[in-house]
Amino acid sequence: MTSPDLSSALSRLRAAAPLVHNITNQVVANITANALLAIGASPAMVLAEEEVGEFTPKAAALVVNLGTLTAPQRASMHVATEAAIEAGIPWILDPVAVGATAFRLGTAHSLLERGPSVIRGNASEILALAGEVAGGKGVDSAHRAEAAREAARRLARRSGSVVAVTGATDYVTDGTGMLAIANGHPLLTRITGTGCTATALIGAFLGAGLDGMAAATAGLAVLGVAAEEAAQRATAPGSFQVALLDSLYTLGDAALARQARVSAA
Ligand SMILES: Nc1ncnc2c1ncn2[C@@H]1O[C@H](COP(=O)(O)OP(=O)(O)O)[C@@H](O)[C@H]1O
Ligand SMILES: Cc1ncsc1CCOP(=O)(O)O
Ligand SMILES: [Mg+2]
Repeated sequence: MTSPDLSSALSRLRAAAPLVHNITNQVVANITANALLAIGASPAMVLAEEEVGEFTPKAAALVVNLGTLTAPQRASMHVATEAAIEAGIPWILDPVAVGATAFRLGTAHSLLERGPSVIRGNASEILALAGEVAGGKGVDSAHRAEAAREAARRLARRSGSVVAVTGATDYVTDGTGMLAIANGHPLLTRITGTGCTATALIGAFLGAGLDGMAAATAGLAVLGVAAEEAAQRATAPGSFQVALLDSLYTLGDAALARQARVSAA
């Protein structure tokens, strides 16, 4: 499959400055909001069932993340995703630790019925969501991305969503074609919330009008290239987290095109 044209993806996102509605977990809310601001989007974390139906239609994209799921949050997710469908707003699902409990798996399956544009998870999460393996190690993956490639393809075919599975190399599929994104740095696994940030960045590109394959590829390439740049200035997690935000802010179209390693897989 041919790679989407990412040559103006970042400038397009920055021109649109999309409002991204996040129903996300309490661990990563801050870093996710900062990453979205750094890249040029406008984040809002709006959670209450009483208001999400009113708020989602104001946004350009919706991010739904199961990280610290509660019953009230699940109700909000159902209202928000219904509102997104009604208003024609793209939305993305991050099935954090979906294999860990029946509550998460049941919630994820009910959300899948509402047709996310993109699903982004680590390898264990994609395997669990596809019904092929029980789970990961809490929120972390117990599998390499390559082990979930075919499960991702089957899940994409079944759900109609683009599926992105992340790891040392990321894979993105629409159920037929498959792209590999070979950017990133191991330090991404030593700070919390980088998977959630990947999901939110894809959400921002959806909000800027990119289709599912292009948004997923752009979001993952941007995070991977930014991480590579950050790792040149910072060699341990604390300073890396700060450097990563700086790199998301300074990265431009030309550097992305030069450094992104996207290929058919
Ligand atoms: N070993 C690795 N080397 C380089 N990049 C990695 C590695 N593992 C994960 N990444 C990157 O870290 C980000 C988060 O992915 P991942 O760890 O799979 O998600 P999660 O945090 O949801 O478990 C992605 O951008 C991915 O490409
Ligand atoms: C540690 C933790 N616990 C519940 S959600 C969460 C953050 C997970 O973030 P990511 O999936 O990006 O690693
Ligand atoms: Mg995750």
